This record gives sequence, structure tokens and C-alpha cells, in this order.
Amino acid sequence: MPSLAASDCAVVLAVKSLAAAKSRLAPLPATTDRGALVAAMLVDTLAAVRGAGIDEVLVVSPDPLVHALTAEAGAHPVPEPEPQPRLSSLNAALAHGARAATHSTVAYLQADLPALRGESLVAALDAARCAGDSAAFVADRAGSGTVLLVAGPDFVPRFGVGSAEAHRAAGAVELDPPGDRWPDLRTDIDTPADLVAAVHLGVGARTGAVLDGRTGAASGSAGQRRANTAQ
Ligand SMILES: Nc1nc2c(ncn2[C@@H]2O[C@H](COP(=O)(O)OP(=O)(O)OP(=O)(O)O)[C@@H](O)[C@H]2O)c(=O)[nH]1
Ligand SMILES: C=C(OP(=O)(O)O)C(=O)O
Repeated sequence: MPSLAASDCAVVLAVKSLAAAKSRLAPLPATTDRGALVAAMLVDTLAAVRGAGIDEVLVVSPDPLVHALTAEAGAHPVPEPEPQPRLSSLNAALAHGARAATHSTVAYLQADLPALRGESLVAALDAARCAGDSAAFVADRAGSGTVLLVAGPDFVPRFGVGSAEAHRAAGAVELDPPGDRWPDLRTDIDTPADLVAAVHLGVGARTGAVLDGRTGAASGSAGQRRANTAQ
């Protein structure tokens, strides 16, 4: 794998239709607009990616609002591909985004990282460079999922349930296996408990604004909101 200076790889993210997203956040109060929350987390994630100095960012989605938010953030919207025979729709979307990128090395990144800071992404990309020619990944805070996979064109992404083990089994090197580094990068949002963890780390401005509009698991988030999010 070539050098992974931030400007030498593309970042590819995938977001499903906002209306269908985050069913596991259903326990949140009915006043929470889950679509707005997913959109806000995408915007905050893209702000952190921009803060990392990445110059090619692609977001694959079937949702026109996601495309608009992506373009507003200075990234490239990519339409959802046709279904692929041997890939989940998520991995088909990610592989499609990688093919649309001009860089051959791709950092596949979760789009629901509201606490992400550019410095952590840069540090993780630096660590991936140390993995040499191998693909490399960062597991989520539970250790079972994947938040970041850095790979060349021959490595097919294997996101989905148990993706950390799937990436490991396919030969990708796990970065910081103890899971001590980059808690912001590792905190993707699947459940209300993840949201509470992200709020404790400090979420970006857009996510904080959505959370401030409701009561419940993460209420009172304003005090924990990061002050330095570029918006
Ligand atoms: N473009 C695209 N993105 C997808 C697809 N499936 C999942 N994603 C995105 O991949 C990430 C992980 O997806 P999932 O965990 O399957 O779904 P989720 O919406 O995050 O959460 P749940 O509904 O609770 O499972 C999210 O950012 C999704 O929006 C897909 O078919 N196409
Ligand atoms: C798709 C994944 O994440 P999640 O379903 O937890 O969002 C994954 O970890 O590969």
C-alpha cells in the first residue's frame, strides 16, 4: 500500500436512506428526529475529515438530502450502485465509492462518528502507513465492528456484523488492538448507549444542536459539546 499521508488517500463513506437509518436508536424519545440526527452526524464526521486535511472525500448514498449535505461540505456525492451478487448493499456501496475515487488507496470510514476529531483520523492513517502493504483497520469501541478500514484496490471491504473479525481473517492488520487510542474514532453510533458515550467525549456542533432539541438519554449534551468543531 502506498504512503498514507492524508492527501494520498480518498475517504469513502456510505449512508443509507435517512428514513431507514438507525433503527437501533428507536428507544430514543419519539421527539428525536432520527433522520436529522443521522444527517447531523454525517456533517460532523465530514467536518472532522476535512480537519484531517483529506482532499478527496466521497459519500455513497441513495438519499438526495445526503447528497446535498455532502456537496455543502465540499465532498463528492456518489449515487447508490445497483445491487451486487456477492456483496451486501453496504459493501457494494463502499466498493462503488472506491472505484469512483482517483486515489487507489481508500480509507473507508463510518459516517456516524459525531465525536471524531481530525487529529485522531490523521494518527490512525499514520498508523495504517506503518502496516506497509497490508490493509489495516480500527475496531469500534465494542471491538467487534470496524470504524476505519484503509486498503488498496484489491481488498474488498467486509463491513457489517462482526466486521472486525472478518477484516482480520482477510489479512487486514488491526491498529491499536488494545483499543486505547482514538476513542472518538471508535465511537460509532448504533445504540442510545453509544450516543451517551459520544456526548461524554464531546460531539460536533450539528449533532449537539439536534440533541439539544430533545430530552432523554443524552439530554444536557450542550455542556459536553465540543467548542472547536469547524462549522
Ligand atoms: N449507501 C449505503 N449505506 C448503507 C447501506 N447499509 C448501511 N449503510 C450505512 O452504513 C452504516 C452502518 O449501517 P447499519 O449498521 O447497517 O445501519 P444503521 O442505519 O447504522 O443502523 P441500524 O438501522 O440500527 O442497523 C450507516 O452509516 C448506514 O447508513 C446501504 O445499503 N447503502
Ligand atoms: C457496519 C458496521 O457497523 P455498525 O453496523 O455497527 O454501524 C461495522 O462495524 O462493520
